[in-house]
Amino acid sequence: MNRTALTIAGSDSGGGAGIQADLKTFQEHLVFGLSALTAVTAQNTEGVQGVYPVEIDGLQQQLDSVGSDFTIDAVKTGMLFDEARIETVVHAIKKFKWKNIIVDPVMIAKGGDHLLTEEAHTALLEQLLPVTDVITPNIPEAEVLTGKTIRTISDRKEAARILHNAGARYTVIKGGHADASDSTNVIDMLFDGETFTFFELPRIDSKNTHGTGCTFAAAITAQVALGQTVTEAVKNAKVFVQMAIAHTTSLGNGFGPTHHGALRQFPNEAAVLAGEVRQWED
Ligand SMILES: Nc1ncnc2c1ncn2[C@@H]1O[C@H](COP(=O)(O)OP(=O)(O)O)[C@@H](O)[C@H]1O
Ligand SMILES: Cc1ncc(COP(=O)(O)O)c(N)n1
Repeated sequence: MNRTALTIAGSDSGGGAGIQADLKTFQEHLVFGLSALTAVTAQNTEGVQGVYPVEIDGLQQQLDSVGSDFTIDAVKTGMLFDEARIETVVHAIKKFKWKNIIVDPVMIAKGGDHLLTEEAHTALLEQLLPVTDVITPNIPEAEVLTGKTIRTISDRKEAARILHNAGARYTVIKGGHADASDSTNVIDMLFDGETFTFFELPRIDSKNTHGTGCTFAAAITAQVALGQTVTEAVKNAKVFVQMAIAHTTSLGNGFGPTHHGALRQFPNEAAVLAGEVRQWED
């Protein structure tokens, strides 16, 4: 295990999202996980009970500690909380010349609690996107970042173009939130500035989807750290998260976490699933 990935994100005491989801996902890929906490959340499957940002000095020191010691093969950002923390992260990315930056623009937890202040949206667009390799918004996040309503695939394409022009080399607009029109399947769309690539698998009817976005982006990060192309990374991450949703065990009383170890536990099923991903370009 000589590849490393750094997650810069919030802690989810409930263990299904945030830093915990990222580190579990890195480990499942045999990538050594490093972390810098932006905030501590008191959270479970029923919601977010409290948010405690880490002091700027504390965040900066964590980034300096890992950056000055480790070669880092890929970096993932999750909950960044506010503009000051975004600035601190962008500063470290530039200072240590980190490559392979995967940005999950976490804004609102599934229960509706804010994990990024509204004032920070501009900083995300103007400061973080120019140093971003892959951004992975869900549909509501892509709508906020682009100011466009997204209903159709052509709306998604337009949003991806806007994010590409704002600096993201690759954009993945995830389809978990797409409405009833394509509800039997979930389509994730990748844009590299020229080609749109679509990845489709059946929608799983489950309420245990807490942390799917974190898990998906962490799997992309681990795959990129291992040297996969972004297209392969997105496809493999979709299989990873599909397995994790398919094998949840309903922990907690609310929206339960996914099973990060599912692909390892059921390798034959995962191999079949990998062959079932419908992938096409446009
Ligand atoms: N019910 C579901 N069935 C299958 N895949 C899902 C489901 N919900 C989400 N996903 C997948 O999980 C990942 C996260 O999707 P999404 O729900 O859109 O983002 P977020 O968790 O950030 O809100 C994507 O790869 C998406 O395809
Ligand atoms: C600390 C933290 N970070 C991110 C999320 C988003 O989770 P999801 O992947 O379900 O959108 C969360 N609920 N908590």
